[in-house]
Amino acid sequence: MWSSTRTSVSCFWGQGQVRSRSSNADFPGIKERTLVAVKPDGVQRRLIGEIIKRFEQRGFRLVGLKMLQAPEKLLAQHYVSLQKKPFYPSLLHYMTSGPVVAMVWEGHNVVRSSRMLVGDTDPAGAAPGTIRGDLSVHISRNVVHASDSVQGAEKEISLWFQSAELIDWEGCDHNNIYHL
Ligand SMILES: Nc1nc2c(ncn2[C@@H]2O[C@H](COP(=O)(O)OP(=O)(O)OP(=O)(O)O)[C@@H](O)[C@H]2O)c(=O)[nH]1
Ligand SMILES: Nc1ncnc2c1ncn2[C@@H]1O[C@H](COP(=O)(O)OP(=O)(O)O)[C@@H](O)[C@H]1O
Ligand SMILES: [Mg+2]
Repeated sequence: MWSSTRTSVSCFWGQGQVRSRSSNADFPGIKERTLVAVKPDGVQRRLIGEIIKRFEQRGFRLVGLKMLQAPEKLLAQHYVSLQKKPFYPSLLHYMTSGPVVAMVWEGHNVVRSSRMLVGDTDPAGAAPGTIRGDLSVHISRNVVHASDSVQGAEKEISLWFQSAELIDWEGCDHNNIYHL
C-alpha cells in the first residue's frame, strides 16, 4: 500500500481521513529529521532493536532505515570535521569494521532530543538512562551516532540516503498519537 513519488515514498491510505488535531503550523519542528546510525559495535552486540526501541518509545517516527557496510568515502565526508584529529584513522577503522544500521528519525526537536537520548560522546560522561550511558564504556566504541545540529542532520541525511528512500508520513498521522 505504498506509492512512490519522484522525491519520496509516501503512504496514501491515510489521505483524506481524519487528521490529528495539531497541524504543522502549530508545531514548526514536527518535520525535523535527524540521522542516527548504530555503529559496528552496536550491530555486533545485537543492540539494534534496543536502540530503535528507545527512539520509538520516545515517539519519533522512523522515515528511513538500511543496513550497509559503510564505504570509506562516505565516512570521510561524514566525519570531515574530524579529519585532523589524532583518532581519525582509528575512527575510520572502527566504522568500517562491520555493517552499520543507518536511520532517519523525524519529529519535534528530534535533533536535540536524539542527542539527549544518545548521551555524551564519551560514555564515561554519559548519564545513566542514555544509550551510551547504559550500553557503552569507551569513547572509541560508543555504539551509536546522532547528528548534532539541524544543519548537520540535513547534510548527513543527504549523504546516507537518497530522497526516494525516505518515507513521507503525511496523511498517516491518524495512526499515531505521539507525533508532536
Ligand atoms: N578513539 C577516539 N575516538 C573518538 C575520540 N573523540 C571522538 N571519537 C570518536 O569519534 C566520534 C565522533 O566524534 P564526535 O562527532 O566529536 O562525537 P559525537 O558527535 O558524539 O559522535 P557521533 O555521533 O559519532 O558523531 C565519536 O563518537 C567517537 O566514536 C577520541 O578522543 N578518541
Ligand atoms: N577523543 C576521542 N577518542 C576516540 N574516538 C572519538 C573521540 N572523540 C570522538 N570520537 C569518535 O568520533 C565520533 C564522532 O565524534 P563527535 O561527532 O565529536 O561525537 P558524537 O558521536 O557524540 O557526535 C564519536 O562518536 C566517537 O566515535
Ligand atoms: Mg558527532
